[in-house]
Amino acid sequence: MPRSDDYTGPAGESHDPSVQAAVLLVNLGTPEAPTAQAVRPYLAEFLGDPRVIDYPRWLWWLILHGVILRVRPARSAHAYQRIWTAQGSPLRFGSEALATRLQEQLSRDGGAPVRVALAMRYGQPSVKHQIEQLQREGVRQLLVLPLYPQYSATSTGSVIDAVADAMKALRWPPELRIVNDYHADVGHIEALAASIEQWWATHGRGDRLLLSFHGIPERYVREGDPYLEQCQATAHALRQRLRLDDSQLLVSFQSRVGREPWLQPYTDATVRELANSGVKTLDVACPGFAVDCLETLEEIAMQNRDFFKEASGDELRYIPALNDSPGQVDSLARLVRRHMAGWPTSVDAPSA
Ligand SMILES: C=CC1=C(C)c2cc3[nH]c(cc4nc(cc5[nH]c(cc1n2)c(C)c5CCC(=O)O)C(CCC(=O)O)=C4C)c(C)c3C=C
Ligand SMILES: [Fe+2]
Ligand SMILES: [Fe+2]
Repeated sequence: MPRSDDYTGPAGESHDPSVQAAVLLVNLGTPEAPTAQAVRPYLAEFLGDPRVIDYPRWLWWLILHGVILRVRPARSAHAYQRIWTAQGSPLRFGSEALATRLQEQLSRDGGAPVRVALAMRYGQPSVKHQIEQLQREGVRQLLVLPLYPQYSATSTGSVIDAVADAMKALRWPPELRIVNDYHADVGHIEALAASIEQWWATHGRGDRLLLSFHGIPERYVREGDPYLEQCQATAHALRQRLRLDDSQLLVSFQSRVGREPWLQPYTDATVRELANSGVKTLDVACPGFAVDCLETLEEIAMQNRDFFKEASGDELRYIPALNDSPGQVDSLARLVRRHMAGWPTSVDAPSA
């Protein structure tokens, strides 16, 4: 039986040793099972990351292990049970499907050969495991593509830390490039806009379109994190492309944890306010998530749908993430090719 931490690329095919370039997709990670027992180590690793929560280590360790990890795993496991499928966690199988499709696209686009692998920042397969595996397979040029369109130190920054740690352990590290963000990439904006338009063509347009991004503490933005600016830039580009104004396309931030103020307006409060102000049909998209996961399928499509109805809205309709759609695969393949431009390959090497 293949284990999830054995996953290096699509379908476990044997790798061509002449392929020297690889792209490593990195997503957040997800528990191995929707149980408190499996969620606990996942949350311990995630919430123990100083990029995610930057409180003094000893103080945070006491709070995390003394309080949070006693309570939250059971609550989170319950949420995961609502979205778990026969294929497992949506974040995992959605990311694997995207990696498979991206490999297929890069193998037929006429460019230099490139291998696609997938890692998870927390849990398995780890960034370190996958970089070591690619190294064993002879990869000498590595492009890391965190599956976060907007840069935040809490997400992309943390992937960069994990890559740096993995590189430190190698005697002969590969050449390295890391995509910082693709929040305003033309192909990405076009893929998002086309998916929203296609969704409207099937379901009709709601009264408003809400873009809900994952939140982070406000303080991180004050201290220099460009995340808010990049979320706003994505929203601005979508407004222009969809020909909407800022009363028709709104932005909010979800998934707040802890007591500090996070980026506002909060999604749950916004959804309730819109229902109270007479909005009957609300469309919600989450352009910060490359693939569907707990935060979209449970928090938006279930929890916030209930909040909207309780506040006398008729219907909150969640527009799915791009996942492994041709639009996302095509835009990421083009992004990969641009970031890999100029790298020597066995194909470019002089024959003499
Ligand atoms: C407590 C601090 C957190 C910060 C800061 C944070 C930033 C952040 N997260 C994502 C993407 C995802 N987060 C997901 C789940 C999740 N996030 C936090 C906390 C913070 N995130 C927790 C505790 C959890 C786990 C679930 C829970 O207990 O509520 C997920 C989904 C994972 C899945 O398995 O489906 C994603 C994806 C981004 C992009 C981000 C910063 C911009
Ligand atoms: Fe998160
Ligand atoms: Fe959440």
